[in-house]
Amino acid sequence: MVWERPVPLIGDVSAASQRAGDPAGWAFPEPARQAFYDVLGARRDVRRFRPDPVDGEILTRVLAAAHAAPSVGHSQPWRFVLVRDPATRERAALMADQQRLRQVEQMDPESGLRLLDLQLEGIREAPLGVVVCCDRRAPAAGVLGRATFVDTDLWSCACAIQNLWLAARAEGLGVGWVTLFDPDELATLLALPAGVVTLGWLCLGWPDERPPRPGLERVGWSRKLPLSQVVLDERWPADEVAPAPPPSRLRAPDQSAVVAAHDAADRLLSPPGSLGLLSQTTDRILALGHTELTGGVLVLAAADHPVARHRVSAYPTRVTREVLEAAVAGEAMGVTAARAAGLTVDLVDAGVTGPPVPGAREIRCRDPRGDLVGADAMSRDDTDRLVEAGRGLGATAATHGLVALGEVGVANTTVAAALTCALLDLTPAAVVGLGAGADSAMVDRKRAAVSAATARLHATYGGSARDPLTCLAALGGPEIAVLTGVVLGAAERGAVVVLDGLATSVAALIAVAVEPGVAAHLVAGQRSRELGHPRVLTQLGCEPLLSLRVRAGEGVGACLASAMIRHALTIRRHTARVTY
Ligand SMILES: O=C(O)c1ccc[n+]([C@@H]2O[C@H](COP(=O)([O-])O)[C@@H](O)[C@H]2O)c1
Ligand SMILES: Cc1cc2nc[nH]c2cc1C
Repeated sequence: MVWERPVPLIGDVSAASQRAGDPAGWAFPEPARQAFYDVLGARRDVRRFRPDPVDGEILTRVLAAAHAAPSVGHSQPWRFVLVRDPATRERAALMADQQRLRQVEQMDPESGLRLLDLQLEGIREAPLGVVVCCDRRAPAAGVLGRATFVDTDLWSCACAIQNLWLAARAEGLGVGWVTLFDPDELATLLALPAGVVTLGWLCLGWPDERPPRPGLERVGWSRKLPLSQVVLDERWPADEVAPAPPPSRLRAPDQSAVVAAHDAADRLLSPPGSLGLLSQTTDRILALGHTELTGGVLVLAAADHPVARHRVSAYPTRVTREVLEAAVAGEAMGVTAARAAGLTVDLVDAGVTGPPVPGAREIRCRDPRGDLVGADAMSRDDTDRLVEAGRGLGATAATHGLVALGEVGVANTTVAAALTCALLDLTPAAVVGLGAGADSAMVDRKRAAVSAATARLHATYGGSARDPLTCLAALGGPEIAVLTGVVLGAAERGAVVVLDGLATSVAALIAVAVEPGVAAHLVAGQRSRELGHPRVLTQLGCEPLLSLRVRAGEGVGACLASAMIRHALTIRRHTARVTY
């Protein structure tokens, strides 16, 4: 069958083939482009104004241009107070004069004289004052994009000012932006409520000067920097800052592959992105070069932990051995989940109490191990060896295409919590969870152990406590060290790495700290029930595919998610394509 591409009645009507065939096809015709650059180049800060009124229609066009500005999370936080009343303008001008004199007092004499020379009569002269306000009363966390950069609402208002300024210039109007105010004083003048701030006063009117060059440049205040001085290549120049961390040895996914994956998704007989997070995940996997993932492997690493002696787990350490033995017998939950998902398993004894578990790969520490609270979990030598051994495992596992991670280790939620606190600078209360079934008293003991362990880390290592491998040796467990290596090795070979619960995600967190390029290879299989897990996933930039309150460990969540990922790739391969 040949399917016609359904063209949406709303939104973007362009087709992927159109965009691929003519990437620059969104451009305006040449005269419009030139006109735009002409306006940009001729915009000036105008200080002298004619008293003539500005026609209402022109003013509306200019204000509409301001209102067309981009805003964070589409919040449109700007408000424009139009001040025409000469008495208000006079009071504002007086406030600016007072500020000017105060600033002159702070300056060296020459700069002070230049400031006094500057023409600041615009507030009185221009027929209109536009006071641009920002309504900051919406909580930052509720605005998309503002939770992280809380001032983006102010930047949005600055964008509105720029739009207004350019539109005014195109209309032949002059704009002067005056910020010589005490912001609170200006806010009081205009009766702004608490939480609404101003970005200053725009004088707007027909200009009584037509400056060909920026005014401050003309009077020798400063000069325009050459473009080459403000455009930097890749990073800040090395001679100005401490040496940057080495660039990632991993290649980022090829940009054209990322675009091709999106384009291919657009060709499906389904609205773009209709599978939500699964669409995004398959796009990322396709960009890594995997069109199908027929095979895959669950790497399941097990170890016990001396911190268990602080009574931080509801279960005795021998359970770790029992689960690994059950895994060898093909009956542990993680192994059955792997089988159901079509994955093979690679079992690792990274330090189970007692002799090596027959049938599991032995990758163990040689030096004595500590309980985190009184001594390092592992020596640095052992840590490096386990990570390297894991790296080799990961590289081999990568040949299967998909690498799912699993772990078993009584007390390892305490270990993983300690690492999370140290790596993300979080408090134990924000991270320590119930593990395999703690009660309140046990949660208190876990918090105390994590608190003591992180305090010891800082006391022992000072500034290098931030180093991920130092943290891993001091607070980590051997199965986490092996899995850190697995993530590195698998990602270096281009595999998709599917995470399970807290401990596997912490291993990925350390791998990313060692090698940032790893991040592109990670898929969060699930959000586990463990308290600190979402924080780790957020730091990894990974949205979990499943949220089922799973806390089985052993890679169960990763296997469930792996099956779903493979379904999604199958759906993607077999769904009808549309023609253009
Ligand atoms: O995957 C998780 O986030 C997760 C959450 C709670 C418990 N676990 C499993 O339970 C064990 C650790 O729990 P605990 O209470 O002994 O620290 C370990 O074997 C994990 O596989 C795993
Ligand atoms: C029984 C049991 C099985 C597990 N599998 C992973 N962690 C586990 C913890 C317990 C207690």
